[in-house]
Amino acid sequence: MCTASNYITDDHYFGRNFDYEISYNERVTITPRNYKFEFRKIDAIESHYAIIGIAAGIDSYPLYYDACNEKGLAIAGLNFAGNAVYKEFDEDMVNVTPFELIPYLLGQAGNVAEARKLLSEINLVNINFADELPLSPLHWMLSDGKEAIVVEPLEEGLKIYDNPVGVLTNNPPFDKQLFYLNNYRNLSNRNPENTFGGDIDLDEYSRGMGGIGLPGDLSSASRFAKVAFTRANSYSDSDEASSVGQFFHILGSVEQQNGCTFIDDPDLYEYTIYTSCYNTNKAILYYRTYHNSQITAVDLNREDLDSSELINYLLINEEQFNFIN
Ligand SMILES: C[C@H](CCC(=O)NCCS(=O)(=O)O)[C@H]1CC[C@H]2[C@@H]3CC[C@@H]4C[C@H](O)CC[C@]4(C)[C@H]3C[C@H](O)[C@]12C
Repeated sequence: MCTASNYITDDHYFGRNFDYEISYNERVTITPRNYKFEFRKIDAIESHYAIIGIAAGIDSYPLYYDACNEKGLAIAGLNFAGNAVYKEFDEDMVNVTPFELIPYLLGQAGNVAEARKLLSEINLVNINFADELPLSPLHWMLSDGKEAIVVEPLEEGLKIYDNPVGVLTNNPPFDKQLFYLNNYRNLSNRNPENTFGGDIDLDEYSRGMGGIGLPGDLSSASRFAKVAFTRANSYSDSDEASSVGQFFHILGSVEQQNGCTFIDDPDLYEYTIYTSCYNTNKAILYYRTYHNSQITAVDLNREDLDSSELINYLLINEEQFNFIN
């Protein structure tokens, strides 16, 4: 499972928890403007916006899980098992494979509005990156600080939803997730009045009672409600340190601790392998990993963006203890 969220203070922040039981040697990959993007069914794009993101370390092709471009558009791909439908090649459409979608959109769209235009012509074609890899069933959240959308590949084609809550998890489809949120409309960050009835005297014995009923389990629908509530009530100063810190706390509300979600075959547990946070105005990627609580930062604008070679930084995944004596 995974969770994506945005957060707006003075700048626009976007990122995700990457929850899974195995890792494909994730790394930070920077795609400069003149790296030649090859596509399976459409012409290569020779020059495009520069991109920073987290990608699989299995091939030289930038297999992004989440990324942001120099214009401030960000996107994350999350599992959509059992629901994603990829189609046969369609000669009347722009045929993009699922693993090419992030490069295709971020290379050319400066914001969500421009991405919508590209999406209206895309056929997500059922071509896999490699035989030994799954044709990943995915859906995506895009966000630019003005608006956020969710893209779901369904039987009837690509479905684009406005995303008024700024979060995405996995199943069920997004319209259902939004509907389930109605069940939580009584929740509040303030302690509730006693409206129980029958003149029964009920005590306010604790702080935080306005959130009673908010789920705490790690299922996808529960994480959706939990993170939507946390994000909607988030309060921080607007400087960079406060905003980034708060962003990690929002996604921390739905972190998956190793051991709590058993996956059989292989016998492993799903856990939060990394959390990313993009300041999309500045094109800086901050991340933490399960074994490294320190925040590491990579700044797109500190690289030579006119180059044609990919730049990779392996994720640092060991604790950096800060001894003070
Ligand atoms: C598994 C991940 C989603 C995490 C998640 O949501 N876990 C909940 C599971 S559950 O919902 O609880 O069941 C997804 C997210 C992005 C994916 C990569 C995208 C590029 C590339 C596409 C190729 O086609 C196959 C290999 C490839 C490297 C992909 C591998 C894998 O598929 C990745 C990592």
